[in-house]
Amino acid sequence: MTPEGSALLRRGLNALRLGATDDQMALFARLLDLLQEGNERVNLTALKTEEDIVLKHFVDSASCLNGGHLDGDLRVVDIGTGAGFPSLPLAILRPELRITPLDSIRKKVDFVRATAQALGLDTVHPMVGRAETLGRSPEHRQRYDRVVVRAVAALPILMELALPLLAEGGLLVAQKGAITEEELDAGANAAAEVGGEVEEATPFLLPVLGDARTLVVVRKVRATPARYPRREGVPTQQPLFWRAK
Ligand SMILES: C[S@@+](CC[C@H](N)C(=O)[O-])C[C@H]1O[C@@H](n2cnc3c(N)ncnc32)[C@H](O)[C@@H]1O
Repeated sequence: MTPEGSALLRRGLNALRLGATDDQMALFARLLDLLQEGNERVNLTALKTEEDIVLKHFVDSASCLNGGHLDGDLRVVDIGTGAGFPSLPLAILRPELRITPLDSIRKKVDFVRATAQALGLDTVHPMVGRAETLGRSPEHRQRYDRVVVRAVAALPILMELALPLLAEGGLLVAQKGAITEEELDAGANAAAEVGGEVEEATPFLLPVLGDARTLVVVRKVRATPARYPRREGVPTQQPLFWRAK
């Protein structure tokens, strides 16, 4: 990472009131290299420049820590992790989290696994699969303290993918762009249907760039009815209380 990239990362993290040790900064620098190298072999992410990766992947992922919902020794699943976001930055900044980055695309998960190994992040255990499948498997259903998710789907869809995985009392932390009242209302209705309650939807601006973001936090308040999640693809094709794309 160039000195400018490193300064930008520190500036972004400081704006989120997050410090980073020299070791953590070194891990981010190595992650940047691995992501740029990996992107030359397989198409992992549309963001390619140092500045974009630092701000739109690293700082943006770190903003999931706003509000302290991911503090502590927690079992976390990251639905639709792609090239490892927010999982990898969260694992660097919060080594006490036990994180399962999940994605249905094997080549992305292979990259996340190899990268976590190269960075020595042994709290990260990537998995290939769909959230709907995990949500129905006894090994994973209602077993997690937190679900994190960034840039995967509209809120009503996320509720059906995420809530079945949470133990009662657990939280979904969804990092979204700007959201409409309509999406939030539909999300609240879908949450209630699958055992959740929206606790907050906090708008904020991404440090340095100023892009609009919303951190939506949903608590699992009762067991998810056995009929959810519906089979693979249905939550997206026929979203609860929402229109399909
Ligand atoms: C736009 S990418 C976002 C990646 C990453 N979260 C980020 O913020 O850069 C969405 C990812 O979600 C994955 N995905 C979508 N629906 C999924 C599901 N039901 N189960 C698992 N992965 C899913 C896709 O394969 C894709 O890699």
